[in-house]
Amino acid sequence: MASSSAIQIPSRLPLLLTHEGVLLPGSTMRTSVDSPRNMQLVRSRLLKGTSLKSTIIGVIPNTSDPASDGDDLPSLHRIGTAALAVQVVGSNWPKPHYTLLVTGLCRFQILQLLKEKPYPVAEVEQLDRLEDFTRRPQAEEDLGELSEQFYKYAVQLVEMLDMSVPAVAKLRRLLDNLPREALPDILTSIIRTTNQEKLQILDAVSLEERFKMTIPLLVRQIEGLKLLQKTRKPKQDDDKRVVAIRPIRRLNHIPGAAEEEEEEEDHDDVVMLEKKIRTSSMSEQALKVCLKEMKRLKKMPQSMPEYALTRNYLELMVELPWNKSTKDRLDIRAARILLDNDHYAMEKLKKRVLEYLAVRQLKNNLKGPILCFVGPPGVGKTSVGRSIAKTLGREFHRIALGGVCDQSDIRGHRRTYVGSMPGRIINGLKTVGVNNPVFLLDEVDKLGKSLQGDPAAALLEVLDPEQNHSFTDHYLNVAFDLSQVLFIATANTTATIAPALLDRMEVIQVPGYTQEEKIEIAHRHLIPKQLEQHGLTPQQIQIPQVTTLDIITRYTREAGVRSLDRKLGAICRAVAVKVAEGQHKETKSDRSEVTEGEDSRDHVTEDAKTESINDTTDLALPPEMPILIDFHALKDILGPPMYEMEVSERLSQPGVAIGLAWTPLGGEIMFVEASRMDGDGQLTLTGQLGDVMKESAHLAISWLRSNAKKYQLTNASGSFDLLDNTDIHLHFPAGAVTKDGPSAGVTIVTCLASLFSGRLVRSDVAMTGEITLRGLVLPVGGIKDKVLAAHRAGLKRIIIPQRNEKDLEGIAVNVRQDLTFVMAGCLDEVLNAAFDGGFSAKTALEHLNSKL
Ligand SMILES: Nc1ncnc2c1ncn2[C@@H]1O[C@H](COP(=O)(O)OP(=O)(O)OP(=O)(O)O)[C@@H](O)[C@H]1O
Repeated sequence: MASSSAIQIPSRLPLLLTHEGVLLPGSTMRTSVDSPRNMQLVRSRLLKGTSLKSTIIGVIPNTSDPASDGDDLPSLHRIGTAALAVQVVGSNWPKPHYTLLVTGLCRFQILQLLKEKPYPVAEVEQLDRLEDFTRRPQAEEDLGELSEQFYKYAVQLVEMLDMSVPAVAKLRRLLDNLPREALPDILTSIIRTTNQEKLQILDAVSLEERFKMTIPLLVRQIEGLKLLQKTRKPKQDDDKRVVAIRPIRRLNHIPGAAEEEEEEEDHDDVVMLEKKIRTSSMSEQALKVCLKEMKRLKKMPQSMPEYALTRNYLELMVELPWNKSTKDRLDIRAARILLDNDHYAMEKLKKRVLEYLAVRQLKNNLKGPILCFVGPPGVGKTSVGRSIAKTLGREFHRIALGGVCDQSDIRGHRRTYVGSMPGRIINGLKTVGVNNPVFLLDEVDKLGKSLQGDPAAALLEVLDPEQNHSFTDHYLNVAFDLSQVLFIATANTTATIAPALLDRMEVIQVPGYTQEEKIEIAHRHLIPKQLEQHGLTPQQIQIPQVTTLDIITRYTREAGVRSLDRKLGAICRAVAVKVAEGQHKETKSDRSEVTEGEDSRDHVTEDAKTESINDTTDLALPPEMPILIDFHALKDILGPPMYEMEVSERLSQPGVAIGLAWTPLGGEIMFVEASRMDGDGQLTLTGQLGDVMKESAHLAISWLRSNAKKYQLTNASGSFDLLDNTDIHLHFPAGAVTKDGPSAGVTIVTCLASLFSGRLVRSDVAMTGEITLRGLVLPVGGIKDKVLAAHRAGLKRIIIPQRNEKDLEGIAVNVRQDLTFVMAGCLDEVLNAAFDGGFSAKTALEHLNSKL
């Protein structure tokens, strides 16, 4: 062991607060870390990737009640032990935690706490330097005597141990070679002592004091051994060591010393574990591996780092549902009812899901393509997955794949790694406890790639029915049969899903909702759910449909209903406060009724059926009067509207047109702005455009320049060469969002036509379509989502490419009824539909004349 005098610790140490015993310099302790504070410290200071960093940490005994481990830092013990973490083992059982093996280096005292979060860091002073006591000549003699006495007892204790002669000789050698000043700490942590006694030794900064305090502990241990030797009959040779130590500790009767019992308990646990392994229904291969590991475990001393690792492994193997499954309930009629009850609209998706289940029912197995629901956030993809599990009577487990960029997240770490754990699939199986759950692989489009491998490749094995009956997680290292698991995937877009993965799935598009559908979903599902979650009843709150529409149009802008749900939640919270306050007031007024004999409800007028929340008098309402959420209440709770209808305001100048864009979050309307200035024919494009979009802008300008005469378009100096002495700037808000694709072509042409003609584009029109240099309009994708976005924004006329006409069929009739569609085959038709009264040389001249 290094002498503590040779160690130099940093002046700032991260602090690990431990309830599990007291670490003394020179000794090693295993401690379990599960509080958020300590977990954070381990992750950021000790683990970097999968390797252990040799960082010195400060271990402080936490004497506060473990149950009170909250956010606030407990008062810190002033003295601690600087330590090195020798091993970190991660486990998820029974909850996520790390087991640390730490070796104490030297004492330190806390001078000042520098920060508390996410884990405490303190400025410290190193204690335990050799010079601290050798520089005290007057004490040297006493110390020499004390240390001699201490040494004598230590030798006596070692020789009394019932061990073989070479083992005793080895221990003696160790005693002789260790620096004397290290002995009190080391022996205190070996012999039977309570935590309180260890804490006193830790606090004994002076060596003299430490020797003085440890000698009685040694004597006590020696006496205990003597007593034992008198009473004990020798047993078989190989039991010697265990027998020698265990009864001694019991005889000592030291209160609070639980370690020995723990050791015994542990032994019993291992026996139980072996029994469980033998009786479990695991595969033959797994059983063989487990029995081999069990054999190793039994031979390992508990203090060995591998012990915890092997035990965790075996516990997981026993827990896994090798053969446990739920019985399927494949009843299509019930499935239809359940899907309809849980979800409004989504007809296409529900139909496909029912077909899928019907085929499974007829074939009597659930093998088949993996369904992948693709659509904007909040349209109920996850929720349909949950309903499928419910209809089948299966367990449901969601595996979030967003941001996962490490293969081992799917397939686990090899057990040789520090902190190794099984992957998410095996973890999920352990959580649900059956081998045939519905696994929802959420956000497969957001899987990443990194140096740690491609998780999509690992998923391929999981999803392939030919391979997944023998899926091998690196941590388990034996095959597990995943063929009974029903996998469903969700994604916002297919564009970023690895092609090989996409090939294994059947994509079902889930489009965004219309306003009417959202209102229905809100009133049938979201509001009742929110009321229940907030302990409210329909007698206490009333949200009319106009209010829901207001929330949809002015407080949210989304394809799904997640924000709407959140806003409804905010309303329910605000109402819950009012109702609770009202009840409080009522009980108060009830009390005053008794005392004063006056009925406070008399003050409420007879015809006051409902009241707005912003009206303070509503607090006096009887409970049966629902709080009405009207526009004013909405403003009170949610603040001023976030999205006002700004369309006409933004189109009040020439050079602005509305395009329709598709994003993974659904369709969106997009304002394209253009301005011109004196210059030398430069085109500036801003708004983070991709190459294809930039090319569309060049195409649009070229087409307009070549048709300038036809439409009587001139630049500021009256020339038909639009770029002559003129620069053009095109901007696509929002500037921070990357955009690409050819579908903005028609919008750019319209925007520039407006700029050069000086005419305003109709404020109710939005458009989408790719253009060619010859002025043709080519079809584009995402029509349904784009149309819904235009409808949400209150626009009335939509210009789409002629060849996209077929895509309109999938759009709800009520949406189509609200809109006028213009099918454009060429740019002539686009411009004619985008400007009031059409767009031609004649209209251009008329416009000019009207201005003169
Ligand atoms: N058609 C619907 N009927 C009833 N509730 C719905 C419907 N669509 C969505 N919801 C509700 O909206 C909420 C959000 O849905 P969910 O989490 O399933 O969305 P998602 O499409 O999976 O989103 P993400 O892509 O972000 O995971 C849920 O509470 C769900 O019950």
